[in-house]
Order: sequence, then C-alpha cells, then structure tokens
Amino acid sequence: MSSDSTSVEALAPGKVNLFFAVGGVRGDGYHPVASLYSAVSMYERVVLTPTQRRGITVSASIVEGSLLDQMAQAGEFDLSVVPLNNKNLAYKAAELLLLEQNLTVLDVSLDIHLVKAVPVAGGMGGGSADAAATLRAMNEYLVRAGLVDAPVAESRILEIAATLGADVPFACAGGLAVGMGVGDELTHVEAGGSEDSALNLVMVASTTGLSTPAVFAELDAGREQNTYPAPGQLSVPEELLEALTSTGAPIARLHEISRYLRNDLQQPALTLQPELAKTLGFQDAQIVASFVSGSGPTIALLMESEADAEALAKSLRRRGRYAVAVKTPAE
Ligand SMILES: C[C@@](CO)(OP(=O)(O)O)[C@H](O)COP(=O)(O)OP(=O)(O)OC[C@H]1O[C@@H](n2ccc(N)nc2=O)[C@H](O)[C@@H]1O
Ligand SMILES: Nc1ncnc2c1ncn2[C@@H]1O[C@H](COP(=O)(O)OP(=O)(O)O)[C@@H](O)[C@H]1O
Repeated sequence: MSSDSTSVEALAPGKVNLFFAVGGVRGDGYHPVASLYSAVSMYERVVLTPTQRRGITVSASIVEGSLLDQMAQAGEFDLSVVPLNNKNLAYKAAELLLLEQNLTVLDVSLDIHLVKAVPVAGGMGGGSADAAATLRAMNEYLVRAGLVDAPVAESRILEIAATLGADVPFACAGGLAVGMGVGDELTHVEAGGSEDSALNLVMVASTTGLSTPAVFAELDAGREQNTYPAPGQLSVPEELLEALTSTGAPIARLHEISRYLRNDLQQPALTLQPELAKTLGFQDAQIVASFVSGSGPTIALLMESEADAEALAKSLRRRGRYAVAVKTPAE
C-alpha cells in the first residue's frame, strides 16, 4: 500500500487454482470446493483519489505490456466491458467498507481508479483482486481522511470480502492457500523456502471470456449425463502440498507437482470453448504441464525455468498470441 497527501493506492494479485475439486451443486446454486489458490505476479492496482463531487466514481485504465494491453492493442479487448458504476466489484467493496464504518458513499468524494492487468472474465480473479485492493485502500483512506478513528480489523475485512465473492478473501490474502467451503474458508500454506521455489508460468489469454456460472452449470449438466466424472473427495492432496513446499531437485519437483494438478472446471471450459484444446496441447520441451486457470479461458503453462517462461511468452507473442510470463505463488 502506498499513499501521498491526496491519494491512496493498493495492489492485489490475480490467481490460478493449482487444484480445484468441485462437489455437487447446493440449494443456493453454489458448489462446495477444495481449491489450492496460488497468487500470480500479475497485479491489479487501485488508486483512490479525492474529487470535487460527493459520492464515488469508477474509472479504469490498463497496465502497459500486460495481457490486457496486448489484447487492447490488437483491438481484441475493449475496456468498456468493465462496468464503471455500482455494478463494479470495486464499487461494491467500497460501499460495504463504508457501511461497516456506519458511512455511505455520500460521506466521501472519491474516484476509484482501476489499473487493470488481469484478463476480464478470464478465470484469474481480476474483479476479485480489484475488490480486495479497494477494501484495503478504503480502509486506509477513511482513517487518513479523519472520517473514522480506527480501521476495520483484518479478520472482519475477510468476512466482508466473502460476501463480495468466493474468490475475494483469497485476493485479500495472496500467497498460497487452501480454500474450502465455496473457496472462502482459507488456510494459508507456506510455500517452498527459497525464492527459486516459485513456479514459472506462461499465461495465455483468450479473446473471448467465459462466464463463471456458465462453466459451473456446464459441469453440473455434464455430470447429470455422466459426461464428466462424479464429484470426488473434496480435499487438496497432501502430496501436492508437500511437493510445493519441498526444495527437492527442481525438475523432479516440478514433475511431482504436475502429477497432482487438477481442475474440475477444465473439461466444461473446453466444451464451451473447444479452441482452447490447441493452447492446452502446445508442444515445447520445457512445458511441464498445461491447465485451464479457474473457470477459464486463460491457460497456464508450467515451465521448467524463468528463462524458458520468458522465451516461450516472447515466441508466442511473435506468433500473434497474448502471453506473459509470471511467477506463482506471489504476495
Ligand atoms: C471459479 C473460481 C475459481 O477460483 O474463480 P474464477 O476462475 O471464475 O475466477 C471461483 O470459484 C469463482 O469465484 P468468484 O468469481 O468470486 O465467484 P462468485 O462471484 O462468488 O460466484 C459467481 C458464480 O459462480 C458460481 N460458483 C462460484 C463459486 C463456487 N464455489 N460455486 C459456484 O457455483 C455460482 O454460480 C456463482 O453465482
Ligand atoms: N473490477 C472489475 N473488473 C473486471 N470485471 C468486473 C469488475 N467488476 C465487475 N466486473 C464484471 O465481472 C465479470 C467477471 O470478472 P472477472 O473478475 O474479470 O472474471 P473472473 O471471474 O473470470 O476472474 C466481468 O465480465 C465484468 O462484467
């Protein structure tokens, strides 16, 4: 978090799910899950700036060089798909934080500026990251502006986050975490000891987004017809956690991790966007594994090293694809 006398700024990362097992649909339409979230070094930035008009406005721009920027430059992404009103998750987050402090949007005069990098409707939790960063920035702003005496406690922030979306508590926490319940009951996992233990991924974006509810609905429909396997045990395998926290021989460790990667939403996402199979099937000697990120359609390629990730991302961009190298877990 950083701030000067006029604005307050906060960052929140996008994510991948290294493991995502989905149970049967509940009465409220949600699914119980066992998720292993891992934050990626692709950050959404939120800047709160005082304005002359009472209330909250939302504005947005794009981080240069990001996946979104690559798509926007090619005319394949238009920022107008992000709602700049009270439907925006960042606006909703600000409203809830104000409510918690017995205030309303009319007690402040603020612009929430979103500096976006994460593909929209991409399965990487970009909107959730904006909500998380807004909760943090607003919590700081209200104290600095003298509108409240004390910030909302971190534990309460996580409860508010859960009412905004299943992924929002993790976006607040970052790092590596198991998410149970609907993904909101978090247990932090300490990642491998050294900086080298972070995984290197190439994230490849798709120009058409996927709606999260539509992908869950496709999973339910396919399970009814036995197209997809019935729900399995809802727990993240210990072997995966051990491999992630180990400092063993780098390549052997990556292959051990890749044995346990799983995403129950991958097949449904492929059914809805069959062209994803091409990206998932990329052949490159340094690709250890490929998987759909969350509800998709962004695809993660697990690489042997940072240099391999940078080289592949560059080569994919040369071939007209939207790709960027990232590290995970990130804070
Ligand atoms: C699938 C995941 C994987 O991390 O994220 P994405 O890959 O889309 O980013 C998450 O479960 C999404 O989290 P988030 O995007 O916060 O979900 P919400 O806004 O709470 O819910 C959107 C919709 O997704 C479905 N949903 C979400 C979570 C869950 N455990 N079961 C569900 O069935 C419901 O249809 C719900 O109405
Ligand atoms: N701050 C935001 N950033 C992006 N999309 C948002 C935001 N607030 C609301 N939305 C809406 O939520 C949808 C999904 O958002 P996003 O978080 O990008 O996808 P995903 O759930 O796949 O990670 C978007 O298509 C958009 O209509």
